[in-house]
Amino acid sequence: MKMFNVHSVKEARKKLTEYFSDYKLETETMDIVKAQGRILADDVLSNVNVPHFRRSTVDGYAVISKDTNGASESLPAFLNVIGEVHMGMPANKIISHDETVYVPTGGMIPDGADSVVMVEYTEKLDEDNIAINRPVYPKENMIDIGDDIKEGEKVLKTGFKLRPQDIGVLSSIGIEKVLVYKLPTIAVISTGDEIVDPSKNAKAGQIRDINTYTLSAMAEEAGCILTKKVVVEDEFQRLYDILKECLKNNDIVIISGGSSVGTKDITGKVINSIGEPGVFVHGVAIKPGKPTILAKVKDKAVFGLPGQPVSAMIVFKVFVEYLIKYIQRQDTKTEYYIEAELTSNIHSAQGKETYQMVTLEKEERQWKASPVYGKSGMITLISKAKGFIRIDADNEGIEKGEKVKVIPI
Ligand SMILES: Nc1nc2c(c(=O)[nH]1)N[C@H]1C(S)=C(S)[C@@H](COP(=O)(O)OP(=O)(O)OC[C@H]3O[C@@H](n4cnc5c(N)ncnc54)[C@H](O)[C@@H]3O)O[C@H]1N2
Ligand code: MOO
Repeated sequence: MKMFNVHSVKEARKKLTEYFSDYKLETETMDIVKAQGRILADDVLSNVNVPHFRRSTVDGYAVISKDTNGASESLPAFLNVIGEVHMGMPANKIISHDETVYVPTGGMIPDGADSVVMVEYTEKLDEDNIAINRPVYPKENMIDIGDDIKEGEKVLKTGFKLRPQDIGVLSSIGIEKVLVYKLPTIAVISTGDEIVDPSKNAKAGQIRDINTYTLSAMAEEAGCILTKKVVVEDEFQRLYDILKECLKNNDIVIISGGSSVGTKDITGKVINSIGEPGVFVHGVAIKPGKPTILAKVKDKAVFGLPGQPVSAMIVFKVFVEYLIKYIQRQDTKTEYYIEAELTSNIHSAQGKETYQMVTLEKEERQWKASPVYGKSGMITLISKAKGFIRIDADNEGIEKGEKVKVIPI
């Protein structure tokens, strides 16, 4: 029996981006103090140089570097001290040949000087004269105008996730507010007559809800606002009503369970009955996670994730997180991983991109990755893991001792 028209992960992601290429997530202007972790909805250009005056990076004497050529303890260069620069004040002296001015760290370097000698390498002879016992090269111990940021430079790009250091870049160029994407809104629905609330006693045949909890947590970790988290019975009208309501005020709706081909697997039918274009992928060559649904209803994204808890989490990572990044113009290509050596052979599912959970342990200087075994219906399979290894669909497996990329989860 042919179940689905299965797509590769690559094809399915391509379709996803095609269907949502024109998705317009709302934006908002935000104080930079609050913008940590938010995604820029516009490029940021600097209209100033940072620094906008030449600054010393040490406490010392601003000099013309040539005047220190060949200076040593036995043969110092003697310079005439013509003044002192104060923090926060312009340097109002101009240095000429054999002259110097004291400058504190961060102070403005006077015109004429091209470098600074650290105070440790000088000796005060009297109020007006110092000896320098080490040469400096041009621009030594200083930051030039625009060395940090140049006027007109694009400092941060659309789609960039703001970290504390980026907030510092914004403050340094006098930007107090930035345009960011509003946090995508997401609703998590889980279907199943057998699912009971964790507070309840699960009778024979029943199980406590896992998926609305794991998927809600993943949605929040991915920078979304969770608007609803609900379990519904495997009943067409109930799912229809809830999905319809969720589509009104969410960018993304997730339905876990009911995506396979059992008699009660109604997710695809419900999605298609609500609106066009409906389901555009049903079945992906991925393990775990084959019975995955990607859909669009009017302009909103609907994902049908497998009911098995591990499968649902993996499919969230591979497709939902991907779309969340994509609609915010975030980088979807860079992936952080830990390089590790595999401690035993692993086999992959023929023709499917396989996600193998692993633990990580450091032995001497080498990370070792060991497979965690279990079924996709067992939540500890992923809870015991530190990460996963992705094995391409055309690869039959990986041998013990091979170097692998472990993607943290
Ligand atoms: N004849 C076939 N049967 C199945 C196939 C197949 O290809 N042919 N695929 C299997 C795979 S793989 C998966 S994954 C599941 C996916 O099934 P559904 O997406 O339709 O999900 P359900 O049947 O509703 O649930 C599967 C499993 O997960 C449990 N579940 C559901 N929701 C929750 C929740 N909120 N918390 C914890 N556990 C949950 C549910 O009780 C089921 O045990 O289909 C296979 N079958
Ligand atoms: O694909 Mo199912 O998701 O193997 O457990």
